[in-house]
Amino acid sequence: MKTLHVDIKDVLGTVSQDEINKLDANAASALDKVLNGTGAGSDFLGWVNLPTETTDALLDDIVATAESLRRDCDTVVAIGIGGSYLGAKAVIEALSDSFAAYRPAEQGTPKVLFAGQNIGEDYLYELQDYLKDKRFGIIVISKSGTTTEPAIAFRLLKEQLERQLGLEEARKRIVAITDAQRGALRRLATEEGYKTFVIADNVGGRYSVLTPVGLLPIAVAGFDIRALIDGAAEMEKMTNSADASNPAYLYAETRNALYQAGKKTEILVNYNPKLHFFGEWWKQLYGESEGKDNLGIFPAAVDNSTDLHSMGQWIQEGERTIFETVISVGESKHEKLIPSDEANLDGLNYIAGKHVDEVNKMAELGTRLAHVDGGVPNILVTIPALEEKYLGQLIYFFEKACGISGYILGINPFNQPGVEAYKRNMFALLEKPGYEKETEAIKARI
Ligand SMILES: O=P(O)(O)OC[C@H]1O[C@H](O)[C@H](O)[C@@H](O)[C@@H]1O
Repeated sequence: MKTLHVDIKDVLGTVSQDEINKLDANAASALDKVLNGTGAGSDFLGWVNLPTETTDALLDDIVATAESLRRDCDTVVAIGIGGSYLGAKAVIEALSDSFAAYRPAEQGTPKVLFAGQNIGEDYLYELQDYLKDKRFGIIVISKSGTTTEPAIAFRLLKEQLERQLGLEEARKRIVAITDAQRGALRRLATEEGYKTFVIADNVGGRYSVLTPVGLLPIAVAGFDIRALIDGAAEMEKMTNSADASNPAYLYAETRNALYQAGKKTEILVNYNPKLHFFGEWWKQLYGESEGKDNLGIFPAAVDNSTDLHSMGQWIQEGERTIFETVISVGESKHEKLIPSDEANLDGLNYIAGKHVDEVNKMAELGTRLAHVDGGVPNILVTIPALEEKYLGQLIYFFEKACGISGYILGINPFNQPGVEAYKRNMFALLEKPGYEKETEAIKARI
């Protein structure tokens, strides 16, 4: 069966199999905590059985809602930040034509744009200017329903849509995805009568891509969410045993052995530009899950071979505190052969007739070998192709491994207390009602 595969042989020059196996008991107990809810943060394990428990009725509802947005809109803006943004962005980028943004809109396939993931005044001005003459719709996503960045973007775009379409029509083109009961967005959606989907209490934002949070924008972009869920469900079943046949267990255990051996930074490496945002999604998943109690591998990402010409020097010869996890994609979607040229002035005839991807694969292999020789251990994660099913596998694989890895590390992988610090200061500086004391204190500091 074609499926995701993990290979750790290129770490064994840094940590031995015995050293990895020393973590077996710890890793088995970590997996048990994920599967049986016996660890810290166990009220956030709703994602564990999510793929196999996703009902046809929910998928039908998401597909029908997507179809209605696809019919009525030439542009759909997905508003959200963090876990309410990165999963959809990652999957849509991975599956889309690289130049889709520059092609004229096709009837029935709206452009999916994103907002609320920054507070850029120019970004929002330019987005609104672009939307002036568009038939647009909005998917507004916030688990808490109170996050400032998406709330600002939604206030602006909601007002614009109502101005362009009238109140009644605008309401039909807005879908809200939020908590079942709590939060300002839920109140607003109820008041306005928007179509809504619920983010379950027990699924944290960074684990929510396989809920309506990710699935609705992905379906609006025209991709097969059932295949995505099917792939994730396959991986759910493949990641339950406490041994190296479980790829999530193997990856989690190996990266912790590397961390203990002084490898404090993990670089997620791709050789396909469509995976750039997958790296961004992965960085939130691992960064928010593990970076606490003064512990945690720092998650970084590079896009190769592009970054071999910028970051390659550091990776090859800089401080030896890094390891890499390479995502290798088996097959390209399209064929492109390198032409032969009679004059051969560029000296490229030695690769004439080869697929571009064959050259890319040699860049990948050559780099892996060079980095291993340079003291950078490599974990290799292979997927057969950039298709919905394998992306579903990859997403679930990293989620499961993240839960296991966090428990091996000894932290709660499902909270993110540190994210509140900047919010408190921002609210104090903006003099938000209720923050009077903090405002006074922060003003005395600046
Ligand atoms: O979905 P929301 O509640 O708006 O949250 C969006 C994001 O921002 C928060 O501050 C958290 O750090 C993230 O884990 C979350 O994904």
